[in-house]
Amino acid sequence: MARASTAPRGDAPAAGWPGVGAALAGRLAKLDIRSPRDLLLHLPLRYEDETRLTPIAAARAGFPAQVEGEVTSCEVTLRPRRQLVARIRDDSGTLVARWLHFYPSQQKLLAPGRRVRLFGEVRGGFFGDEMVHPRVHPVAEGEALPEALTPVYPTTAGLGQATLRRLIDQALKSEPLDDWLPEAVRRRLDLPGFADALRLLHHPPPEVPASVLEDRQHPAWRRIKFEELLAQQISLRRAYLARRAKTAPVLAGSGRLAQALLAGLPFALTGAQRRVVAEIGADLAQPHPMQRLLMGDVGSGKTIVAALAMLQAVDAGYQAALMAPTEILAEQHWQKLSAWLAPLGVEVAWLAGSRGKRAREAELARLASGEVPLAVGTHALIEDPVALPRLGLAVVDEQHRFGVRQRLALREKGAAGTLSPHLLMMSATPIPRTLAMSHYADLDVSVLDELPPGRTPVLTKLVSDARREEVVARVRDGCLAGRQAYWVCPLIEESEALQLQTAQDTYATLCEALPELRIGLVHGRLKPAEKSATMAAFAAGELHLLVATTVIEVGVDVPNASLMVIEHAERFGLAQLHQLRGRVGRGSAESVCILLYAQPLSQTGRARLKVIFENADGFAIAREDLRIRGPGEFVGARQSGLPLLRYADLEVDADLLEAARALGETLLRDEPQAAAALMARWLGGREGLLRA
Ligand SMILES: Nc1ncnc2c1ncn2[C@@H]1O[C@H](COP(=O)(O)OP(=O)(O)OP(=O)(O)O)[C@@H](O)[C@H]1O
Repeated sequence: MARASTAPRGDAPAAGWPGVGAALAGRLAKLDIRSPRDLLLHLPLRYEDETRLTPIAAARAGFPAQVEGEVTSCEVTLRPRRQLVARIRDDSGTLVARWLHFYPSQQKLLAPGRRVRLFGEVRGGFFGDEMVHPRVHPVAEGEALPEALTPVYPTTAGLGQATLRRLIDQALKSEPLDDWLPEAVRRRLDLPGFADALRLLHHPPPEVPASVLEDRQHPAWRRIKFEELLAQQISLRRAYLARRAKTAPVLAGSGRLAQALLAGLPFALTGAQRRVVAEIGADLAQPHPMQRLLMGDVGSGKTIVAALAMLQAVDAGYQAALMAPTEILAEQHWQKLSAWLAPLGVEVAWLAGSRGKRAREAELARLASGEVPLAVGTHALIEDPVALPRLGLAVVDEQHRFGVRQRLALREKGAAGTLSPHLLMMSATPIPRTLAMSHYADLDVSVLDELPPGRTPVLTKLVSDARREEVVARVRDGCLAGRQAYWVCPLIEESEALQLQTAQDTYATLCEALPELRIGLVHGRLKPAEKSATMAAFAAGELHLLVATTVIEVGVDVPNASLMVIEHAERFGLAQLHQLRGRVGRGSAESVCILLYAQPLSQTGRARLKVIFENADGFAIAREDLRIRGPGEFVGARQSGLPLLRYADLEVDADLLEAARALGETLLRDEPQAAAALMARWLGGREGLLRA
C-alpha cells in the first residue's frame, strides 16, 4: 500500500523533498536549512501588510502600500533607458509602475485590461506618484484579500519568497511540533505553546500588527528565543558534564611549594587573587578534570595565579604546561616562572619554534622522562614529539586566540594514561556577564576583579594626527626624564607587508627626529632571537623607546614603561586598545596613553575612541564592545565552533537567559529525552565542536 504522505520529516536532506531539486537544496543549505525541521525555525525578518488596499489617490510617497486596479497601458520604453512602464487605474486615480529589469512573462501579466495588485513603496516621480519594481499579483475574479500579514524571510540569491513560504507551510503541516516545556515554566514566563508561537510568527492573525511582531518582544517571539537559549544551555551543560565524568589526577599535595613561592614574593596577593587561587585549588583536588576560565582585566595578576596552580600539580607529583599564543608572551611567562621557581628547585622547560633543534630535543627528553615538571611554550607545545607523560594541569593563556583543536591537543598530551588533565584557560578580555553565562556555560568561571595596589590610573589623551610633532616632543622629554615609552604602529589589516613597511618607516622617522634616544623596533617578521633580544633590552631599561606593531598587544609587562603612543588609534578594536593601553600603568609612575587619530573619523571609529577615553575598566569596555560589535564577533564564536544565537539577544533577553540556565540543568537531570529533543530541534547534527 502506498504511504499516505510522502512529505519528508526530520533530518531528510533537502534534495528529494517534493519540488526540491539539487539547485534549490543548495540554496537552502546556504541559509543553513538542511531539513524540514530547519524550515520551521527559519522565521520572518519582517512582515508586509497585504491585508488592506490603499486607494491610489491616498497612497503617500515614502510608505509601502498595496493598490488594486486595472492595467490601462503597458509598454517597453527605451528612453531614458530600457524599462517596462505600466499604468494602473482605480476609482481614485492612476499610478505609474516601472521595472528596470523584467521578464517577458511580466509583460503578459500586465496586459491592458487585467486586474492586478501592486505592492511596493510609493515615491514621487517624473510622471507623478510611481512605484519602482513593485510586486505584481494578478487578481482572479472575486479573489479576496489575504487575511494575515505576509511574512518576509531572510533569503539568498535565486531563492524567492514564494518558494520559501511554500516549503515552510509544508513543513508546518508535516513536522511534529511537540512542546517540551513544563507547563509551570510556561506559565511563570507567560509563554505560549511552541506550535502556537510558530504558527503565529509564520502566519500572524489579522489583529496582530506588524510593528508588534517586529520588535521581537511579542510572547511568541519570547517563546522561540527561550527555546533557543534553552537548547544552547543544554548542549553546553551536557558537554560540561561529559568531560566532568572523566577521571583526573587528584592534585592535593602538601602545599609546600606554593607556600615557599608566596613567602619569596615581594608582594602579597590581592583579595581577588586569594579567592581565585582557592577556587582553582579546590577544583584541582577533585578527581574530575577542572574546566575553568580565569578572566582578569589587564594587569590584574593572572600569571602568579597560574604559577600557584602549576605548583600544586608539581607538589602532587605531576607535570603542568602553560601555552601562550605568541613567542614574546610565552618567553616572558617562562622568564617570570623561572625566576620565581628556580629558588624552589623547580625547573621550567621552554619550548618555542625558534629554539634550536638540539636545545629543543634536550628539553623534550627531560620532559618525557619526567625530570622537568613544568613546560612553557607556544603552540610548539602541542606539536607531535612533545610528550608530557604526567601532565596533571594544562594552562592556556589568551585562550580565545587558540582554536578548539589546539586547546584539545594540549590536554591530550597527557592522555597516555587513563587520566584527563585539569584545564585552566585564562583571558585578559573580560566577558560581560550575560555573554559568559551563555557562550561559556560549559565552563566554570573565576574573575579577578581587583587590580594590585599601587597602580596609578592611566591618563588617556585623544590627539589629532595634526599635532604629531608635539607628541614626539613629549616622548623626548619623558624619555630624557628617565621614563620608557612604546610607540605602536598603525594596524593595517589588509596587508601584512604594508604593515611591516609602515613599522619600518615609523622607526626610521622617529630615529631621525629623536637622535638623543635609544630606540628599538619589534614586529612580527623579526627572527625570534632578534625579537627577544630587543624585548630584553627594553625590559632591562637599555632602550628608551620601543616602536612596535601589535605583537606587544598581550601580556608584555615592563613596569617602568609609562608612556604609550598609539598611531591611527581609530583603526584598532576596543579590546585591542584596552590591551595595548594595559602595557602602561603597571608601575607606580603616572602613565599616559596618547591615542593619535586621523581625520575624518568614521562613526564607529569615533564611538570606539569615546569608549576607550571614558572607561578604564575592562568589563565596562567589554560591555560597550559587545553592544557595538554583537556577540558573534565578540567571542570569535565562528572560530570557536560554538553555535551562535540566531534570535535571542543577550542584553534584551537576560531574564530568559537566567530562566533557561536553571531549566536546562533540571531537564538534563530529570527529563533527558526532552533535553535531547530540544537539542535536536535547534542544533540538529550541528552542535559544532565544543570547547576542549
Ligand atoms: N598582588 C600583587 N601585588 C602587586 N603586584 C602584583 C600582584 N600580582 C601581580 N603583580 C604584578 O603585576 C604585574 C602584572 O601581572 P601579570 O603580568 O600577571 O598580569 P596579567 O593579569 O597577566 O595581565 P596582562 O593580561 O595584561 O598580561 C606583574 O608585574 C606582577 O608581578
